[in-house]
Amino acid sequence: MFGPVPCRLPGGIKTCILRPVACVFTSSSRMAKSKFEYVRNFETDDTCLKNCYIVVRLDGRNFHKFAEQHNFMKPNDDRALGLMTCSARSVMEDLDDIIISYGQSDEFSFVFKRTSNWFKRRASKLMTHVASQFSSSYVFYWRDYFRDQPLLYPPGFDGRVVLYPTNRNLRDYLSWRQADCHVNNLYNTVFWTLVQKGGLTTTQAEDRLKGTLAADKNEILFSEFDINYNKEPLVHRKGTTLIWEKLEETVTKSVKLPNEAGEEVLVTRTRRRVGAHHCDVIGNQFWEEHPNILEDDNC
Ligand SMILES: Nc1nc2c(ncn2[C@@H]2O[C@H](COP(=O)(O)OP(=O)(O)OP(=O)(O)O)[C@@H](O)[C@H]2O)c(=O)[nH]1
Ligand SMILES: [Mg+2]
Ligand SMILES: [Mg+2]
Repeated sequence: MFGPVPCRLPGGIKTCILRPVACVFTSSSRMAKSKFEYVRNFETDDTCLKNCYIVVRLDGRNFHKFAEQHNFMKPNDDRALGLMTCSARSVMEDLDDIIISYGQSDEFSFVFKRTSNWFKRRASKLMTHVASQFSSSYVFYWRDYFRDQPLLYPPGFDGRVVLYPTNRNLRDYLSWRQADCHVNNLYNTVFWTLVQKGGLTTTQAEDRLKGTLAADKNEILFSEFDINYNKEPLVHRKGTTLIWEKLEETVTKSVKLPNEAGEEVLVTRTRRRVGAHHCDVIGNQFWEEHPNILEDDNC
């Protein structure tokens, strides 16, 4: 910015030269800024407690209706589950410090490592980044999974942040979500088998299942429909666990030293990629096979 500055030349001739006057505006805008800046103090501090695992759980908004309107298969739609996993993979690949995530139905939980300092551990930043990356991926990759089914309206996902201070707490959290997956999937499998194969109405199927235990549901499936629940697809019974895996990759590289002919050499490099598992995470086996996911409780 320049402003006219009058000055007198020899011989009494008046003229103007241009001098920078930006400083005038800067100081007034600085005053204005300081006058308004107090509003910043209205922001609440939502820094997550140190040393805790930070879990962000997303859940589809009103997916009961969304599934109906987009003709999801009952009880499980593999296109929908695939799209959820693809969106979660995009979250893990694009955001830092997520060590494991677990999903089933219309939900996904993302676990940030306990030493993470991403976005200074601010809960709202972490949650909104996860939710927006997930939602936009869900829409972006929709066509890859639902080829003939148009997306009729933009889906939404709610999010929450929960902190877990110990490895036991975190494992119990993941176990809780997987137990939820099992309970719902067993119920839904029997319910829709009674309707689709047994010819019951939804009300009749609901009445039939009232007060039944897991063993009763398994028995209905086995004795009436010849279905062994334990042989149903693992992705439906156990949900999806995403973790980072190391991949050894051998590639050919041309190397050329000065004044020498080029040479082809084999180079082995380690790449990280997100691997999907449909296994039990409640018992010890998974954690013994992947000892690097959890950090030491005593650090
Ligand atoms: N048919 C079908 N429905 C599914 C599938 N996955 C999720 N859903 C639907 O999504 C719902 C998810 O349940 P909730 O998250 O508890 O309920 P919601 O309707 O999303 O409601 P809010 O989460 O409270 O907004 C299920 O009850 C199903 O109706 C699927 O693979 N097939
Ligand atoms: Mg939901
Ligand atoms: Mg849900």
